[in-house]
Amino acid sequence: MDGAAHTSETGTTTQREAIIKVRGLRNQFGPQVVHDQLDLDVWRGEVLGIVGGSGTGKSVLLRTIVGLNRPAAGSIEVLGVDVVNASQAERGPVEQRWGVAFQDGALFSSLTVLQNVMAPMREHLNMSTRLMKELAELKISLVGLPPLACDKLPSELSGGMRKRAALARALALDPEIVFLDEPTAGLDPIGAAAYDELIRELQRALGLTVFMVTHDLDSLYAICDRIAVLAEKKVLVDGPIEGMTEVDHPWVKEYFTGPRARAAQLKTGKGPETGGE
Ligand SMILES: Nc1ncnc2c1ncn2[C@@H]1O[C@H](COP(=O)(O)OP(=O)(O)OP(=O)(O)O)[C@@H](O)[C@H]1O
Repeated sequence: MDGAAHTSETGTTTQREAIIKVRGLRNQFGPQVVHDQLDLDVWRGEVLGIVGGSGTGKSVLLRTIVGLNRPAAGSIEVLGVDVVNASQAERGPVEQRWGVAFQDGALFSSLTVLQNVMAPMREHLNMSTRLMKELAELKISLVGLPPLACDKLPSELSGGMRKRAALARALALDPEIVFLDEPTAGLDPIGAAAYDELIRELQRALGLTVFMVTHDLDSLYAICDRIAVLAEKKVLVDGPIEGMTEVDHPWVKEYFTGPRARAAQLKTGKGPETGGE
């Protein structure tokens, strides 16, 4: 296991396993350098929140890790596999060990929810349609959708239901890592809080590692174990959210000490003015 010793607040020392290791990452589109010398570790079992100003490259980072964007330089190791240089044959097995839910769901519009969730199973698993259907129904119920959602097209669902359907599809192959791009964007506060709770429950029940790009301060305070802030083309700082108010950087200060952050701190009891957890 490739990891690092980690001492918790209770003084227990455990070995953390870096399930994703990004080193010296560079992403560039024409003259625009989005990432330069970006390093990041993601620890097994954590919910990591990726934040940063608009255009700092949060989505590009996610897309690069899952292989939808080829970096200009640097290395990315996921579950021990060098995913940048691996052949398609080498990538296949590791790709089955993660799931991705994009902001708009990115569901196949002409397929029902059930067919959408079955799609990755058809691609990667060699099992009967009946068994795949049963498994897909299980995932759909796991994300809190009613059975009648199975036969609906994405266009027949509410935004919140579409996000849950996308999550069910991301969970189709029992992944170890789930990548979420702005999972609560566009949801009302009650729907967003329910979605956060769902992620937390699934992460605990299934032992998932969650890599979540978000702007939602409530989500960050409610469910993230750790935050990584993108600024200056790299991960400027990472750590528990409670420490973010101490970071001496204009964007980080404004974001984590502004009125919305204070409201989120009060809700969760985390933060300097609430005396922490
Ligand atoms: N395929 C692409 N071609 C050219 N430029 C791109 C491409 N993808 C992303 N970019 C640029 O890279 C920068 C980072 O984009 P990205 O979507 O990762 O930002 P973000 O941090 O997720 O922003 P937001 O919070 O607004 O969603 C932007 O300036 C964007 O225009």
